[in-house]
Amino acid sequence: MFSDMKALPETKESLEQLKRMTERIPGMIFQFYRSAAGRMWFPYLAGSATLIRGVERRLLADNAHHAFERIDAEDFPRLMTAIERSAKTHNPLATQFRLRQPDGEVHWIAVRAQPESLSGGTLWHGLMVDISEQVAYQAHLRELSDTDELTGLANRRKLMARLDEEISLSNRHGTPLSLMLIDLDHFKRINDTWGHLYGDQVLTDLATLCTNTLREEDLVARLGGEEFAVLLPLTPLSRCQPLAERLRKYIAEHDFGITPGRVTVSIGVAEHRVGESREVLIERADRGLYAAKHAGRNRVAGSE
Ligand SMILES: Nc1nc2c(ncn2[C@@H]2O[C@H](COP(=O)(O)OP(=O)(O)OP(=O)(O)O)[C@@H](O)[C@H]2O)c(=O)[nH]1
Repeated sequence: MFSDMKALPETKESLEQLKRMTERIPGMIFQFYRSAAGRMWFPYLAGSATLIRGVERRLLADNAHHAFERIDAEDFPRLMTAIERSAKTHNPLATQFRLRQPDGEVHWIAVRAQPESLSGGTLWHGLMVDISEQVAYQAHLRELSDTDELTGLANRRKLMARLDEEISLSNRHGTPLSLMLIDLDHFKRINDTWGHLYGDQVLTDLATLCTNTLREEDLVARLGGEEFAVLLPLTPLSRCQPLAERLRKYIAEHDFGITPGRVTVSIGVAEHRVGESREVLIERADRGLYAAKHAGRNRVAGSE
């Protein structure tokens, strides 16, 4: 088979073959030109027609705008900056962006191109590939690594990352931010009396109760074992405390399938203080939790 694959001389046939081949590759090869005055177009564009569906290549040969207007508004400035930088530094253009197709579907496109400085502007020689599947797979992996397997809630890792983001917003804008630490009371006793599988069911039900009681913007996470946390953006302690109280009551009255009143939680609450670190905020909520346990459990407590 390989013996048939001799390099062909550049005849009309070999050019035809090259054209047929480029039309079948799962991506596009292109030349992209930007004049010193900022006009942009594609002097050459070949490859899978599905990548830029519904845009006539003839039009792109005159003005790249016909493709650019399909690029996601968030990604467009980043692409323009990458083009600018590549032209200036002569380093390859390497970026990715979302492209809207005529049916509304959004595809992720990766672009790699080598710039060549010409007297009137810059000419890039490159390729574009649809990377939507890889991007979706990466998002799936990220979600798995951020999720608690038993309850489907966010895990400790995800909570810490969100805490950092929210603390930084709270520091910048002075907006309120509260944290609840929730711990099941005498969970060991529940496990010992009803079995570990039943204990698992209680943890899952508790996760559902928390999620149903709180707002969508609140992040409910399982920190591990029988400890949960809720992060409440834009919420001062004066609102967090009654919410925690409502949640505590809701759980104590919920029928977990054993005598009502057997499953209770203690909750520690704290509001972030501007400039305070993540660790100190958690420590204060934890002190509240300890105080709630110490005062007899099935209650909410804050700490200074
Ligand atoms: N079923 C189940 N049990 C767990 C899981 N993770 C931790 N536990 C159990 O949770 C119990 C925690 O016990 P302790 O730390 O003594 O706390 P507690 O019994 O809840 O007592 P207080 O917190 O003081 O009210 C232990 O029995 C652990 O085995 C889990 O994923 N599933």
